[in-house]
Amino acid sequence: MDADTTADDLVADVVILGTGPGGEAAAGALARAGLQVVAVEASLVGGECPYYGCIPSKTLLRSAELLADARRADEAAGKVSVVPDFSTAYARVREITADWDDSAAVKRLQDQGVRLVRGTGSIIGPGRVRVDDRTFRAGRGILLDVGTRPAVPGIDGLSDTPYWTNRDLLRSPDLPTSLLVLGGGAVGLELAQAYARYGTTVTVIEGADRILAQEEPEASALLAAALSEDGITVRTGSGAVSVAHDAGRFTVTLEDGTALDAQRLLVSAGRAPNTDRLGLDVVGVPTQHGYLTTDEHQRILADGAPVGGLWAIGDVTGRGGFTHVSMYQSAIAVADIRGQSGPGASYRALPRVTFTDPEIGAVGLTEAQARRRGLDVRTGSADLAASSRGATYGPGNRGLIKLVADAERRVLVGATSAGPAGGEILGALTVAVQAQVPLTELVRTIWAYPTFHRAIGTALADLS
Ligand SMILES: Cc1cc2nc3c(=O)[nH]c(=O)nc-3n(C[C@H](O)[C@H](O)[C@H](O)COP(=O)(O)OP(=O)(O)OC[C@H]3O[C@@H](n4cnc5c(N)ncnc54)[C@H](O)[C@@H]3O)c2cc1C
Ligand SMILES: NC(=O)c1ccc[n+]([C@@H]2O[C@H](COP(=O)([O-])OP(=O)(O)OC[C@H]3O[C@@H](n4cnc5c(N)ncnc54)[C@H](O)[C@@H]3O)[C@@H](O)[C@H]2O)c1
Repeated sequence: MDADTTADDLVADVVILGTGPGGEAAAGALARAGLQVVAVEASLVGGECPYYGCIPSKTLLRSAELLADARRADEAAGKVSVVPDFSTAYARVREITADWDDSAAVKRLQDQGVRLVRGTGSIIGPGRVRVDDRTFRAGRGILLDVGTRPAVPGIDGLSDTPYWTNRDLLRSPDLPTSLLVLGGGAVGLELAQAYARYGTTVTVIEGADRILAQEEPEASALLAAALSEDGITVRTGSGAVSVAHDAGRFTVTLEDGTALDAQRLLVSAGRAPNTDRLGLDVVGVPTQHGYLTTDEHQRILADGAPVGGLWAIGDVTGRGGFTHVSMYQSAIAVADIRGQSGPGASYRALPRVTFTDPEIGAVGLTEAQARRRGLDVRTGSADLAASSRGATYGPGNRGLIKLVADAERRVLVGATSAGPAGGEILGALTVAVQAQVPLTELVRTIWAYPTFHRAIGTALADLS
């Protein structure tokens, strides 16, 4: 026992705070490797993704997409009568989240030898964690995967209203007649489209001058047109400044003075990292707007140097709020904690997909980001609707491929794949960006006919 350890400390090799997707995977991997692992979870094992994020939202979106396809059938197949039933979609959400019950995930962890501790953990000294009245001593160190919670902007009046976040919406069995969506990022747009297709009157409020503002403007425009066809009103360029709730209705006032009114309000205005009550100051770890800085092996840095015995993964590392980032970093952290050498993290080909219809997939740099880096940028694009597959596909064929190349190195540095299965087509482009496949090789690649991904060939031709 060292000087910092008290007789009451429960000893482990690794203590994991937060079992988001990466934390859960790391706990299992480290335990299977023979380490004593304590995993501390304040809510549900698995984190936001399986219960309030990716999984229920994609389930809801798939139901809504089936409705949209059935409605489009008129144009290409024959009359189809569509009777939307939200309770059918909601039943699928309940099933896939196991009614927000994590028993299966808990059993999975315990079967691998992980000790799960329910509660909110905080760091009380180097290698030491407190959860309620218990203290744990981590011999090798502490892995943080504490994730984020919905950010609630400081808009006048908002905090006094019964607004929804993604968590409330995805647990609601009732479909509102009308919904205001505050924030036109991935959360807001996906949920807006799902509800609109079930019949809710939806208005999206986005303060920036376009929705999905981090992605290519062409992708934002494509999606805005599709959402408009779904009957969604998209208001951009004027943020919300005040919110009121009276007689069961929300009124949101925008910067330009417009007042919007609906039965429900979804706040989807970004995320806040759960690092504020972690005790990071006790071990001298600074945050930047709540996010942690790590090196390429997920070791937490303070003043540019690893703190020692502290790793972080997932949304709190600020490398992109995606489950695949959490999982990717998890494997890297596990290797480092085990003392194994291995490749560090690389974000050259970070993919992201917004699962609206059309799906907006993107990887690497946008054109604007590449230009800001001073690259010699060339772009090429192709219209999916104008492709042979687009012509045969008919209704719902809108989409595009946009490529961003570094003309000096003659490789792709970024790409967008929007359209039907845009996220699936993105796979080929992700490999091209990650492996830095020379443009000469991409140009001589045979793309199957008539596929949507064949439009990559068209966009490559457009590059030159
Ligand atoms: C509506 C929605 C849809 C999404 N869709 C997608 C998608 O399609 N694809 C995708 O890649 N990503 C998606 N995301 C993002 C994705 O959910 C996150 O990136 C993912 O969950 C990874 O998060 P994480 O590992 O940082 O941990 P999280 O999932 O945030 O989990 C962190 C866990 O830590 C726990 N915790 C926090 N503090 C403590 C503490 N002090 N002690 C103990 N436990 C603590 C929390 O209770 C939580 O369970 C979506 C998000 C939302 C909101
Ligand atoms: N398919 C996916 O992979 C997926 C799906 C959902 C969420 N996520 C992740 O979850 C995280 C959160 O997503 P999000 O959509 O909540 O955040 P976001 O940051 O992507 O978008 C929030 C939007 O709200 C706008 N906004 C903020 N305050 C506003 C105001 N007062 N008035 C009007 N607009 C305002 C911002 O301009 C921004 O465009 C992201 O990291 C995202 O990557 C991923």
